[in-house]
Amino acid sequence: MTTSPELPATPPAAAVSFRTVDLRGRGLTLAGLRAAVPRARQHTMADAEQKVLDIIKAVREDGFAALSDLALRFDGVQQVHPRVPAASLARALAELDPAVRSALEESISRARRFADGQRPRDLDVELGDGALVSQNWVPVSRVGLYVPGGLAVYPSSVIMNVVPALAAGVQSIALASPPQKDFGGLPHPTILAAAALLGIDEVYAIGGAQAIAAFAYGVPAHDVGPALEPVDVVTGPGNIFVATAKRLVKGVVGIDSEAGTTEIAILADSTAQPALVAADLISQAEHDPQAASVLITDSEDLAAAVRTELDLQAAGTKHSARVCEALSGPQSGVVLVEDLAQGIAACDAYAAEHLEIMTADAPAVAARIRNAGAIFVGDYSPVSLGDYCAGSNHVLPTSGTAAFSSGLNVTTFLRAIQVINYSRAALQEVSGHIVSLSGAEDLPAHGEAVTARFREAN
Ligand SMILES: NC(=O)c1ccc[n+]([C@@H]2O[C@H](COP(=O)([O-])OP(=O)(O)OC[C@H]3O[C@@H](n4cnc5c(N)ncnc54)[C@H](O)[C@@H]3O)[C@@H](O)[C@H]2O)c1
Ligand SMILES: N[C@H](CO)Cc1c[nH]c[nH+]1
Ligand SMILES: [Zn+2]
Repeated sequence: MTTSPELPATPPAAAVSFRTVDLRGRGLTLAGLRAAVPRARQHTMADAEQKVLDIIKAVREDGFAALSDLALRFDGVQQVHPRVPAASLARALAELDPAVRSALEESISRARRFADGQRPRDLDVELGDGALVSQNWVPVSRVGLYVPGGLAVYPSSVIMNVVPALAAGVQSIALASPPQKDFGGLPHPTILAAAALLGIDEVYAIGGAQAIAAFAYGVPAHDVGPALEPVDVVTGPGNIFVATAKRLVKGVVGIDSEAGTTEIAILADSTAQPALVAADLISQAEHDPQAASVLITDSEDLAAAVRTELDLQAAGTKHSARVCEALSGPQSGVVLVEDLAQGIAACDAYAAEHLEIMTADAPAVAARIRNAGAIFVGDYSPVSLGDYCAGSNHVLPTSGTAAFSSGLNVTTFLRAIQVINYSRAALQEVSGHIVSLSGAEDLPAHGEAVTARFREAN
């Protein structure tokens, strides 16, 4: 049996209506640029938040019973307990298409080499005789990894989540992905096979916001089966419901970033090839009708040629309907800028999940970008390379959060614990300063805790 993802094509759609935002001559400040660049409608996000709050409440109050109701409602699956049996993982790996297995292995090998290189070093600094301060990177104990599986299924996201968690040294790893009606209520077999290939055996058939809630709060044991123990960190990509749930549980658990609905921005000048620009915009629009594809350019000629290509290519692609919907939404369009400098400012204001640079001297332009989840430089580094096989991670911040958060990496699963180890003499050397500062803050007991150590009896 072949177990590569096979989902139905969506029906052909209407033409693309790719909007234009003209920034030329407007002298916009950073706030003005942020308001002007294409974004998803606010009310869509507010609606999702209300739904997700209800889902989190249901999972916390009703545990496995709520998960079973939600699986029926959103995934059309009747479910007793969501834990995937070990035999199903082993069977999926045994039946995996050899070409897909070989591609997964190559992707794992590149991701592993990059993740191993990301591990930060521990640090010891002696600030005086006997005054030792260290920093030790320690993995979190247990993580919950989400792998999407709604409109498409994402075995590649198993790799992107699991490889850095293993490289960080996490001991307990649980993975969840939506139950699939066509596969007996289990996650897609290629997802199970990828998990088995990486040695992950705690896998749940749970999708959407309910999976994030189950990881964050745990699910108590019930007569249908054993407990799902809560985790310390939840990571992974997903649609608007998954990303909203991660934002809402942040603080109860750590998260990687809001790795929500896919975005691509392309900064291009007149040297770019319109057919490649359009192909890349379409490749990411394919994920979701709410996906964002944005072209930022100072060339009206390029913008016009890309529009022609979008109409042509979007009509002929397998998932034409959702591609056209994504390209025609308020979150997508072409941004016309005066010059490269304003283009770079617009890219930083947008803070794309993926930013492609297709300009003359692309590496020099890339070096000037401050805000992006990941940057793809030149004609031979398309986002699809990063999605599957570059070695970099494809779980990346969306909705402008790349201005302050990073893509999934080894440090997502680590804490830097600082260790303080002073001798008696080293403490005595700074005791006067501690007393002075504790007095300045009107917290004298802090100073007394130090002077107590140097009284006669001690
Ligand atoms: N930023 C990143 O790093 C990154 C990486 C890969 C994919 N993605 C994004 O992940 C998403 C994958 O989406 P998907 O839908 O294919 O899979 P998904 O697993 O994210 O979502 C499917 C689940 O959504 C829930 N759901 C569906 N409709 C709902 C509703 N009306 N109300 C509440 N819950 C509902 C269901 O529980 C279902 O199981 C896409 O948006 C894609 O762009 C992002
Ligand atoms: N482009 C997605 C990140 O937004 C990752 C992905 C996985 N498979 C295909 N694409
Ligand atoms: Zn993609």
